[in-house]
Amino acid sequence: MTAQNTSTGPSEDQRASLTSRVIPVMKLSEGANPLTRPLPTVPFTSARERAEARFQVLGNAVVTGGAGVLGLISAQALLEHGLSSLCIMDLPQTFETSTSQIESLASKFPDAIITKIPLDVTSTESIQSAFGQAKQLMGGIDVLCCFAGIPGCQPSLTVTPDQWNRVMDVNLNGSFFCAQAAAKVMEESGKGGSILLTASMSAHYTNFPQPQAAYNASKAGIAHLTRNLAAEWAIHGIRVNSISPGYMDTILNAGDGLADVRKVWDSRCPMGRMGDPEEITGAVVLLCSQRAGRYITGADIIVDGGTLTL
Ligand SMILES: NC(=O)c1ccc[n+]([C@@H]2O[C@H](COP(=O)([O-])OP(=O)(O)OC[C@H]3O[C@@H](n4cnc5c(N)ncnc54)[C@H](O)[C@@H]3O)[C@@H](O)[C@H]2O)c1
Ligand SMILES: OC[C@@H](O)C(O)[C@H](O)CO
Repeated sequence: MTAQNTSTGPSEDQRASLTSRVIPVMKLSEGANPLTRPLPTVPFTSARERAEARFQVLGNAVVTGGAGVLGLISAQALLEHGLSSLCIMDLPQTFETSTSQIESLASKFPDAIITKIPLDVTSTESIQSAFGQAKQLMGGIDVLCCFAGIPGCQPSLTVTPDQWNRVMDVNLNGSFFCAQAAAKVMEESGKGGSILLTASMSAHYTNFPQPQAAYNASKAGIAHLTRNLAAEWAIHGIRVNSISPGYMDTILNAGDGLADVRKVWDSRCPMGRMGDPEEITGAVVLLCSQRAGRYITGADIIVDGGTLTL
């Protein structure tokens, strides 16, 4: 072994090559210096108007699974924050059972145009047709929220291929093809837009006591799909984010057989309770908002009362 080989530091050549790879420190122009750059102008006089302006969701939106619990309450939140046109997409049978809720929503926002469009997210023809109608009716799509989803609580030793595939088709594949259909409209418009996918706390966690590997795998797929689509579509001005709700107090988690299970869920949640459906809407509005959410893409907001902290 020579003395040169025992040296611990880089050789002259290595040092030269390392130095040439150092990324030069970016020089901040006067206007970009955070210490001297002026704060944004304040456009309105009242505190209420200023708060409203920050979280506005303007333009046209599509909400899939929009006749379901979380979809409908999110649609209302988007309308409250300035949306002018909304297409609620869902299965025809769900529209039948939610007629009064959708009528009540329409009566609260008489100046907004609200349309129901039938959609089966497992059919590419149905997606083409529904998003084609939405584009024609609203002249574009600024916001898409994907809430269509089904549970799947079969044990992994006995789950059948049909059961497994159904959960994947609705939750993961359905969300992707709806996102793709909306992104094409957003890209063509040259204006971009915002897409919100619904993952779940189950994307990051193994639920207890019920087994639900198919559901959890489908939702983990959504969380990672979100990051991939965000990276690919940023160039078109399309932001893609997801929310991960914990156990929300909805029909999906109700029923006589679930009373004991719900107690276990509560005991494993630091806040000690299930979420009220309304409690996801802050995250929905933030991510869809064109101003407050402007630099947020590829993010997943967990809304679970702290369950994932344990
Ligand atoms: N409720 C919860 O605790 C919870 C927690 C985490 C995530 N989520 C997710 O939130 C979303 C909404 O859940 P929810 O609690 O409002 O349930 P929900 O059953 O009230 O809503 C789901 C909606 O999806 C629609 N849907 C189902 N299959 C469809 C298909 N093939 N094509 C089109 N629409 C279809 C249903 O008709 C329904 O309106 C789901 O993706 C769910 O997995 C729910
Ligand atoms: O983890 C929260 C939910 O996704 C839940 O698992 C779902 O409600 C299953 O039915």
